[in-house]
Amino acid sequence: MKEPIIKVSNLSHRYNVQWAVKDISFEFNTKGIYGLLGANGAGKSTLMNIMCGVLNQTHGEIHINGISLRDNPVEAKKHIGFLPQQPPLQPELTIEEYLTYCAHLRLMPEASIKTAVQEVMEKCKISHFAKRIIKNLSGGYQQRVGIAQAIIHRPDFIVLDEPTNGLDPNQILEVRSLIKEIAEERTVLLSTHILQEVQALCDDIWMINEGHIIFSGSLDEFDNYIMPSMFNVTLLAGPSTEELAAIPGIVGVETVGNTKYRLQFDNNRDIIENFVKISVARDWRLVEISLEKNSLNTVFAELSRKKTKQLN
Ligand SMILES: Nc1ncnc2c1ncn2[C@@H]1O[C@H](COP(=O)(O)OP(=O)(O)OP(=O)(O)O)[C@@H](O)[C@H]1O
Repeated sequence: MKEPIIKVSNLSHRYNVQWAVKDISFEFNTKGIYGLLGANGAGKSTLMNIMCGVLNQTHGEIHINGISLRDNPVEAKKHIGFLPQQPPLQPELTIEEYLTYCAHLRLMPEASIKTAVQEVMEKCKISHFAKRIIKNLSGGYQQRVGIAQAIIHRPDFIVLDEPTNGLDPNQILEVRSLIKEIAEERTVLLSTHILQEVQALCDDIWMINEGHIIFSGSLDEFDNYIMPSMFNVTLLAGPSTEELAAIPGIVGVETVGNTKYRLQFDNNRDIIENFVKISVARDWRLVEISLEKNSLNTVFAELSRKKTKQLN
Protein backbone atom coordinates (compact mmCIF):
# COMPACT_ATOMS: atom_id res chain seq x y z
CA MET A 1 0.00 0.00 0.00
CA LYS A 2 1.24 3.50 -0.84
CA GLU A 3 2.36 5.54 2.18
CA PRO A 4 0.67 8.91 2.80
CA ILE A 5 2.63 11.85 1.39
CA ILE A 6 2.65 13.28 4.89
CA LYS A 7 1.47 11.72 8.11
CA VAL A 8 1.40 13.64 11.38
CA SER A 9 0.72 11.54 14.47
CA ASN A 10 -0.13 12.92 17.90
CA LEU A 11 2.10 15.92 17.47
CA SER A 12 2.58 18.24 20.45
CA HIS A 13 5.04 21.00 21.14
CA ARG A 14 5.67 23.39 23.95
CA TYR A 15 8.23 26.18 24.10
CA ASN A 16 7.88 26.69 27.84
CA VAL A 17 4.92 25.71 29.99
CA GLN A 18 2.27 26.52 27.41
CA TRP A 19 1.50 24.06 24.60
CA ALA A 20 1.85 25.80 21.21
CA VAL A 21 0.61 22.66 19.40
CA LYS A 22 -1.34 19.92 21.14
CA ASP A 23 -2.00 16.37 19.96
CA ILE A 24 -2.45 17.04 16.26
CA SER A 25 -2.89 14.14 13.82
CA PHE A 26 -3.67 14.15 10.10
CA GLU A 27 -2.43 12.79 6.80
CA PHE A 28 -2.43 14.00 3.20
CA ASN A 29 -2.67 11.44 0.43
CA THR A 30 -3.32 13.52 -2.66
CA LYS A 31 -1.86 16.37 -4.66
CA GLY A 32 -3.42 19.82 -4.36
CA ILE A 33 -3.49 22.71 -1.95
CA TYR A 34 -4.36 22.23 1.70
CA GLY A 35 -5.01 25.41 3.66
CA LEU A 36 -3.87 25.74 7.24
CA LEU A 37 -5.93 28.56 8.62
CA GLY A 38 -5.53 30.18 11.99
CA ALA A 39 -5.34 33.53 13.72
CA ASN A 40 -1.99 34.99 14.74
CA GLY A 41 -0.47 32.87 17.50
CA ALA A 42 -2.72 29.86 16.73
CA GLY A 43 0.27 27.56 16.24
CA LYS A 44 0.66 27.50 12.44
CA SER A 45 4.34 28.38 12.26
CA THR A 46 5.19 25.96 15.05
CA LEU A 47 3.41 23.13 13.22
CA MET A 48 5.05 24.01 9.91
CA ASN A 49 8.52 24.37 11.39
CA ILE A 50 8.18 20.93 12.94
CA MET A 51 6.84 19.39 9.72
CA CYS A 52 9.82 20.79 7.83
CA GLY A 53 12.35 19.56 10.38
CA VAL A 54 13.35 23.07 11.50
CA LEU A 55 12.06 22.54 15.04
CA ASN A 56 12.08 19.34 17.11
CA GLN A 57 8.70 18.41 18.51
CA THR A 58 8.13 17.65 22.18
CA HIS A 59 5.97 14.59 21.31
CA GLY A 60 4.64 12.81 18.27
CA GLU A 61 5.85 11.65 14.88
CA ILE A 62 5.99 12.92 11.31
CA HIS A 63 6.44 10.65 8.31
CA ILE A 64 7.03 11.92 4.78
CA ASN A 65 6.40 9.21 2.17
CA GLY A 66 6.79 6.72 5.02
CA ILE A 67 10.18 8.12 6.14
CA SER A 68 10.41 9.24 9.77
CA LEU A 69 11.51 12.86 10.03
CA ARG A 70 12.88 12.19 13.50
CA ASP A 71 14.81 8.99 12.70
CA ASN A 72 15.93 9.77 9.16
CA PRO A 73 15.86 13.57 8.78
CA VAL A 74 18.27 13.86 5.82
CA GLU A 75 16.31 11.38 3.70
CA ALA A 76 12.90 12.75 4.80
CA LYS A 77 13.89 16.35 4.01
CA LYS A 78 14.66 15.41 0.39
CA HIS A 79 10.88 15.14 -0.02
CA ILE A 80 10.04 18.48 1.64
CA GLY A 81 10.25 22.03 0.35
CA PHE A 82 9.74 24.96 2.71
CA LEU A 83 9.10 28.65 2.22
CA PRO A 84 9.13 30.20 5.70
CA GLN A 85 7.46 33.51 6.48
CA GLN A 86 10.81 35.23 5.95
CA PRO A 87 12.18 33.71 2.72
CA PRO A 88 15.78 32.59 3.35
CA LEU A 89 17.17 34.65 0.46
CA GLN A 90 20.76 35.77 -0.02
CA PRO A 91 20.26 39.40 -1.14
CA GLU A 92 23.77 39.85 -2.58
CA LEU A 93 23.59 36.82 -4.91
CA THR A 94 21.99 36.67 -8.32
CA ILE A 95 18.93 34.42 -8.69
CA GLU A 96 20.98 31.83 -10.56
CA GLU A 97 23.80 31.85 -7.97
CA TYR A 98 21.36 31.59 -5.11
CA LEU A 99 19.38 28.69 -6.59
CA THR A 100 22.62 26.86 -7.39
CA TYR A 101 23.66 27.35 -3.77
CA CYS A 102 20.24 26.00 -2.60
CA ALA A 103 20.60 22.95 -4.84
CA HIS A 104 23.94 22.18 -3.18
CA LEU A 105 22.40 22.64 0.27
CA ARG A 106 19.73 20.14 -0.78
CA LEU A 107 22.50 17.64 -1.60
CA MET A 108 21.42 17.34 -5.22
CA PRO A 109 23.81 15.42 -7.47
CA GLU A 110 26.30 17.89 -9.00
CA ALA A 111 25.53 16.82 -12.57
CA SER A 112 21.81 17.59 -12.21
CA ILE A 113 22.11 21.06 -10.67
CA LYS A 114 22.48 23.24 -13.78
CA THR A 115 19.39 21.76 -15.43
CA ALA A 116 17.40 21.88 -12.19
CA VAL A 117 18.19 25.60 -11.77
CA GLN A 118 17.15 26.38 -15.36
CA GLU A 119 13.96 24.35 -15.00
CA VAL A 120 12.90 25.91 -11.72
CA MET A 121 13.57 29.43 -13.03
CA GLU A 122 11.37 28.67 -16.03
CA LYS A 123 8.66 27.20 -13.83
CA CYS A 124 8.66 30.26 -11.56
CA LYS A 125 8.97 32.65 -14.53
CA ILE A 126 12.19 34.27 -13.33
CA SER A 127 14.59 33.11 -16.08
CA HIS A 128 14.76 36.62 -17.58
CA PHE A 129 16.14 37.88 -14.23
CA ALA A 130 18.63 35.01 -13.76
CA LYS A 131 21.61 37.36 -13.48
CA ARG A 132 19.85 39.97 -11.38
CA ILE A 133 20.91 40.54 -7.77
CA ILE A 134 18.10 39.41 -5.47
CA LYS A 135 18.00 42.58 -3.38
CA ASN A 136 17.10 44.55 -6.53
CA LEU A 137 13.97 42.49 -7.23
CA SER A 138 10.42 43.52 -6.34
CA GLY A 139 8.66 41.77 -3.43
CA GLY A 140 6.66 39.62 -5.83
CA TYR A 141 9.78 38.43 -7.66
CA GLN A 142 11.62 37.80 -4.39
CA GLN A 143 8.70 35.60 -3.36
CA ARG A 144 8.99 33.71 -6.66
CA VAL A 145 12.65 33.09 -5.86
CA GLY A 146 11.55 31.90 -2.39
CA ILE A 147 9.15 29.45 -4.01
CA ALA A 148 11.85 28.37 -6.49
CA GLN A 149 14.23 27.45 -3.66
CA ALA A 150 11.42 25.43 -2.06
CA ILE A 151 10.90 23.26 -5.16
CA ILE A 152 14.38 23.10 -6.68
CA HIS A 153 14.97 19.54 -5.42
CA ARG A 154 11.55 18.43 -6.76
CA PRO A 155 9.96 17.52 -3.42
CA ASP A 156 6.49 15.91 -3.23
CA PHE A 157 5.45 18.04 -0.28
CA ILE A 158 5.77 21.83 -0.09
CA VAL A 159 5.04 24.03 2.88
CA LEU A 160 4.34 27.71 2.26
CA ASP A 161 4.02 29.94 5.32
CA GLU A 162 1.96 33.06 4.51
CA PRO A 163 3.30 33.18 0.93
CA THR A 164 1.50 36.36 -0.16
CA ASN A 165 2.16 38.37 2.97
CA GLY A 166 3.27 41.92 2.22
CA LEU A 167 2.66 41.71 -1.55
CA ASP A 168 0.59 44.20 -3.54
CA PRO A 169 -2.70 42.99 -5.15
CA ASN A 170 -1.12 42.24 -8.55
CA GLN A 171 1.78 40.38 -7.00
CA ILE A 172 -0.68 38.39 -4.87
CA LEU A 173 -2.54 37.23 -7.99
CA GLU A 174 0.70 36.26 -9.73
CA VAL A 175 2.04 34.32 -6.75
CA ARG A 176 -1.32 32.57 -6.29
CA SER A 177 -1.33 31.47 -9.89
CA LEU A 178 2.22 30.12 -9.49
CA ILE A 179 1.19 28.20 -6.37
CA LYS A 180 -1.75 26.66 -8.25
CA GLU A 181 0.57 25.51 -11.03
CA ILE A 182 3.01 24.00 -8.55
CA ALA A 183 0.20 22.14 -6.77
CA GLU A 184 -0.81 20.36 -9.97
CA GLU A 185 2.17 18.05 -9.44
CA ARG A 186 2.60 18.18 -5.66
CA THR A 187 0.98 18.42 -2.26
CA VAL A 188 1.11 21.97 -0.95
CA LEU A 189 0.33 23.02 2.61
CA LEU A 190 -0.35 26.72 2.71
CA SER A 191 -0.57 28.58 5.98
CA THR A 192 -2.50 31.80 6.22
CA HIS A 193 -4.67 33.89 8.49
CA ILE A 194 -6.41 35.40 5.44
CA LEU A 195 -9.74 33.78 4.64
CA GLN A 196 -9.78 35.01 1.03
CA GLU A 197 -6.49 33.23 0.49
CA VAL A 198 -7.92 29.82 1.30
CA GLN A 199 -11.03 30.65 -0.69
CA ALA A 200 -8.91 31.52 -3.73
CA LEU A 201 -6.50 28.64 -3.50
CA CYS A 202 -7.33 25.69 -1.31
CA ASP A 203 -9.15 22.44 -1.96
CA ASP A 204 -9.29 21.46 1.70
CA ILE A 205 -8.99 23.40 4.92
CA TRP A 206 -7.46 22.62 8.28
CA MET A 207 -8.21 25.21 10.89
CA ILE A 208 -6.03 25.57 13.95
CA ASN A 209 -6.79 27.45 17.11
CA GLU A 210 -4.74 27.53 20.31
CA GLY A 211 -2.68 24.59 19.08
CA HIS A 212 -5.67 22.34 18.26
CA ILE A 213 -7.16 21.43 14.87
CA ILE A 214 -10.74 22.61 15.21
CA PHE A 215 -11.93 21.94 11.67
CA SER A 216 -10.93 19.87 8.66
CA GLY A 217 -12.92 19.54 5.47
CA SER A 218 -13.61 21.02 2.06
CA LEU A 219 -14.10 24.74 1.50
CA ASP A 220 -17.85 24.18 1.01
CA GLU A 221 -18.09 22.15 4.21
CA PHE A 222 -16.24 24.88 6.04
CA ASP A 223 -18.56 27.53 4.66
CA ASN A 224 -21.69 25.54 5.48
CA TYR A 225 -20.49 24.22 8.81
CA ILE A 226 -22.62 26.69 10.62
CA MET A 227 -26.16 26.93 9.30
CA PRO A 228 -27.09 30.39 8.12
CA SER A 229 -29.35 32.15 10.59
CA MET A 230 -30.63 35.01 8.43
CA PHE A 231 -32.62 35.36 5.25
CA ASN A 232 -33.62 38.37 3.18
CA VAL A 233 -37.03 38.89 1.61
CA THR A 234 -38.68 41.46 -0.61
CA LEU A 235 -42.44 41.79 0.01
CA LEU A 236 -44.24 44.33 -2.19
CA ALA A 237 -47.23 44.31 0.17
CA GLY A 238 -45.39 43.47 3.37
CA PRO A 239 -47.08 43.27 6.76
CA SER A 240 -46.04 45.02 9.96
CA THR A 241 -42.81 43.94 11.60
CA GLU A 242 -44.91 42.63 14.51
CA GLU A 243 -46.76 40.25 12.19
CA LEU A 244 -43.47 39.00 10.74
CA ALA A 245 -41.98 38.56 14.22
CA ALA A 246 -44.99 36.48 15.23
CA ILE A 247 -44.20 33.76 12.62
CA PRO A 248 -43.02 30.63 14.46
CA GLY A 249 -39.22 30.30 14.11
CA ILE A 250 -38.58 34.00 13.39
CA VAL A 251 -36.59 35.56 16.22
CA GLY A 252 -35.70 38.95 14.76
CA VAL A 253 -36.95 41.36 12.10
CA GLU A 254 -35.07 44.23 10.51
CA THR A 255 -36.61 46.50 7.86
CA VAL A 256 -34.27 47.46 5.04
CA GLY A 257 -36.05 50.10 2.93
CA ASN A 258 -39.78 49.99 2.13
CA THR A 259 -40.14 46.44 0.83
CA LYS A 260 -37.07 44.58 2.04
CA TYR A 261 -36.69 42.73 5.33
CA ARG A 262 -33.84 40.88 6.98
CA LEU A 263 -35.18 38.08 9.15
CA GLN A 264 -33.32 36.12 11.77
CA PHE A 265 -34.49 32.57 12.46
CA ASP A 266 -33.74 29.88 15.02
CA ASN A 267 -32.50 26.43 13.99
CA ASN A 268 -35.71 25.65 12.08
CA ARG A 269 -34.59 24.16 8.74
CA ASP A 270 -38.10 24.42 7.19
CA ILE A 271 -38.37 28.13 7.76
CA ILE A 272 -37.95 29.19 4.11
CA GLU A 273 -40.61 26.80 2.86
CA ASN A 274 -43.00 27.86 5.65
CA PHE A 275 -42.33 31.53 5.02
CA VAL A 276 -43.14 31.20 1.31
CA LYS A 277 -46.44 29.40 2.13
CA ILE A 278 -47.43 32.10 4.65
CA SER A 279 -46.54 34.93 2.24
CA VAL A 280 -48.72 33.44 -0.49
CA ALA A 281 -51.60 32.73 1.89
CA ARG A 282 -51.51 36.29 3.25
CA ASP A 283 -50.89 37.88 -0.16
CA TRP A 284 -47.70 39.74 0.81
CA ARG A 285 -46.49 39.69 -2.85
CA LEU A 286 -43.21 37.94 -2.19
CA VAL A 287 -40.80 38.67 -5.07
CA GLU A 288 -37.46 37.66 -3.60
CA ILE A 289 -36.16 35.41 -0.83
CA SER A 290 -32.57 34.36 -0.15
CA LEU A 291 -30.59 32.80 2.66
CA GLU A 292 -27.76 34.95 3.90
CA LYS A 293 -24.66 32.77 3.56
CA ASN A 294 -22.23 33.08 6.42
CA SER A 295 -19.05 34.77 5.36
CA LEU A 296 -15.90 32.81 6.05
CA ASN A 297 -15.07 35.46 8.62
CA THR A 298 -18.21 34.66 10.56
CA VAL A 299 -17.54 30.94 10.40
CA PHE A 300 -13.96 31.48 11.48
CA ALA A 301 -14.98 33.54 14.51
CA GLU A 302 -17.75 31.12 15.44
CA LEU A 303 -15.51 28.02 15.20
CA SER A 304 -12.85 29.66 17.33
CA ARG A 305 -15.49 30.61 19.90
CA LYS A 306 -17.03 27.11 19.95
CA LYS A 307 -13.71 25.36 20.40
CA THR A 308 -12.46 27.74 23.08
CA LYS A 309 -15.73 27.09 24.94
CA GLN A 310 -15.23 23.30 24.66
CA LEU A 311 -11.67 23.49 25.92
CA ASN A 312 -12.49 25.64 28.95
N1 LIG B 1 10.22 30.69 20.21
C1 LIG B 1 9.13 30.76 20.98
N2 LIG B 1 9.23 30.77 22.32
C2 LIG B 1 8.13 30.80 23.11
N3 LIG B 1 6.87 30.82 22.65
C3 LIG B 1 6.70 30.82 21.32
C4 LIG B 1 7.81 30.79 20.42
N4 LIG B 1 7.33 30.79 19.14
C5 LIG B 1 5.99 30.82 19.26
N5 LIG B 1 5.60 30.84 20.55
C6 LIG B 1 4.23 30.85 21.06
O1 LIG B 1 3.57 29.69 20.56
C7 LIG B 1 2.24 29.98 20.16
C8 LIG B 1 2.05 29.62 18.70
O2 LIG B 1 2.87 30.49 17.90
P1 LIG B 1 3.04 30.34 16.32
O3 LIG B 1 4.09 31.29 15.90
O4 LIG B 1 3.23 28.90 15.99
O5 LIG B 1 1.61 30.81 15.82
P2 LIG B 1 1.16 31.27 14.35
O6 LIG B 1 -0.20 30.70 14.16
O7 LIG B 1 2.19 30.89 13.36
O8 LIG B 1 1.09 32.83 14.47
P3 LIG B 1 1.65 33.94 13.44
O9 LIG B 1 0.74 33.92 12.27
O10 LIG B 1 1.55 35.19 14.26
O11 LIG B 1 3.08 33.56 13.13
C9 LIG B 1 2.02 31.45 20.46
O12 LIG B 1 1.40 31.55 21.71
C10 LIG B 1 3.43 32.02 20.49
O13 LIG B 1 3.49 33.13 21.37
